[in-house]
Amino acid sequence: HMKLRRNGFNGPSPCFPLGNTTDIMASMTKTNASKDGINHDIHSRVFPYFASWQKSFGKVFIYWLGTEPFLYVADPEFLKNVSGQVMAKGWGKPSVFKNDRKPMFGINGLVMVEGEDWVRHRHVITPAFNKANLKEMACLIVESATKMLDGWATQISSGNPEIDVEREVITTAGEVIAKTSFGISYESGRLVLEKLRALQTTLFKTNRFVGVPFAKFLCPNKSLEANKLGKEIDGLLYSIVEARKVESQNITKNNNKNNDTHHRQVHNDLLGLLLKESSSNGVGAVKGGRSLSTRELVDECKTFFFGGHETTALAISWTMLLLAMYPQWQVELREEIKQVIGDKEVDATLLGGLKKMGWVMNEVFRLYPSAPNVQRQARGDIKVGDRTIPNGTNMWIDVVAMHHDPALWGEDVNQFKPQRFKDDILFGGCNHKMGFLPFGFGGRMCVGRNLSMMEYKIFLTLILSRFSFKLSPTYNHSPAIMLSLRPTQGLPVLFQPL
Ligand code: HEM
Repeated sequence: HMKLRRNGFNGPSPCFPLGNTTDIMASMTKTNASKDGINHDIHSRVFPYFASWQKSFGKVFIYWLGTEPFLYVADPEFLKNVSGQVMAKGWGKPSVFKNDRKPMFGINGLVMVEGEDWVRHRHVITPAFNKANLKEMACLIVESATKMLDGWATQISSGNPEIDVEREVITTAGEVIAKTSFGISYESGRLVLEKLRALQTTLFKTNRFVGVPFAKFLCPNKSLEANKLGKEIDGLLYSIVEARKVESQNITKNNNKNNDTHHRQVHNDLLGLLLKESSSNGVGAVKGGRSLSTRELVDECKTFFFGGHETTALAISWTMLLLAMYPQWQVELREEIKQVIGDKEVDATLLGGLKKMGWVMNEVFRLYPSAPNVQRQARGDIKVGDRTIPNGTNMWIDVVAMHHDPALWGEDVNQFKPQRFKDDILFGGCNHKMGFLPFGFGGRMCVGRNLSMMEYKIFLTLILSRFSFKLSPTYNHSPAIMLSLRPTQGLPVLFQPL
């Protein structure tokens, strides 16, 4: 604590052993669902404690989760200076979150792993998202999304035009990740996804005591439930992995038989690459590295099952909210789809031509970033100018704050204006290159971003080609953080076939 103060980092005074956790909880109970219509100025709603500390301490300060110090960062210039000092493999991920989220991500999945292990995992996984694979994934995405929309059409024609878009899209995106990364049917992945969702609710809906010593004794039922769900998920994943091993042996045996009972599968999909790597003669490992152990394999599967669908589904869902509110953008995008895609089948190459859809996507990522923060932990002292961030300090980068900062974007920061990306597709006119971080930064930037952008464009193209839509009067604007940024009361939308 003193070391941080000596280095000029201020912040709210912590109390032992809760740190600032009580302040955080108190400020959360004060924010009720707003009744003043839909406001995109969401920072003070989703992070009321950070908004209020910013007023006293600025855009860089220290706060405490229990006995763990966190360096809060909402200043892109400061972030640039820090990240310039540390290589991707030199960063840690906060140990307190690793423990807390272990049932969900494991500690060996790509999101959490560090150092040389991270280099090795990233190296194995990156080829799963190469161009050829993305092309095959596109077909599977079109298949799943079309099935979802056929269901919507049936429901609408039976006289019920209201659909909870968030629930529907999350389910379908779950199906997509099951097929594209694991080569399995939705049914085989369904239990994993349901249990992950239950786990997310268990971990993030109740009061949280992350970083508080002996916290698991404060909420013993929650810890028990989380561990139980975590074990069940591990068990399901072991059996998926085993089944896939057997399947690939059978395929090799029956190589010459035409077996059309097998579902379509991406060549060298994620699980295939992981399995190759986990076999004793794994190739492609970093020199001197060992192959992936079964434990690592299961953690990696967990990471992808969860990380691979929810964020993308939320980006699509928030877009549906904004397009429902601003129907002129539905018209613009539909026009563009007509010109770029026309009657052709949607495929990966054509999607690049959807420029306006790209602006809309970025503008939604800006206002409602599905990943609302990025985290790091210092694994050594980091010198920034004449200050030192001591080894072990956690960093919490407040993406929502930067995306809503008028100093970076101008006074219209809280308005939905996709055209700000027209002449500056990467940064939308933000006056700092690290002020727009929907996928994180540096070498640890999201490995699935090309898949997610492709999936986004396919879903929207198919939806906009079949329906126009408006917001249901029952919609309650209540964005909140449950690990990701979610519309916590669902997203009911009224559809009309075109
Ligand atoms: C809209 C969709 C998505 C968003 C907003 C998103 C966001 C992020 C963010 C913010 C990070 C952390 C980056 C950092 O620490 O600097 C991340 C990392 C990661 N994401 Fe995504 N993601 C999305 C889709 C996906 C998909 C579809 C997959 C997999 C199929 C995926 C897998 C991962 C993995 C494995 C990491 C860890 C990368 C590493 O540390 O090397 N994400 N993502």
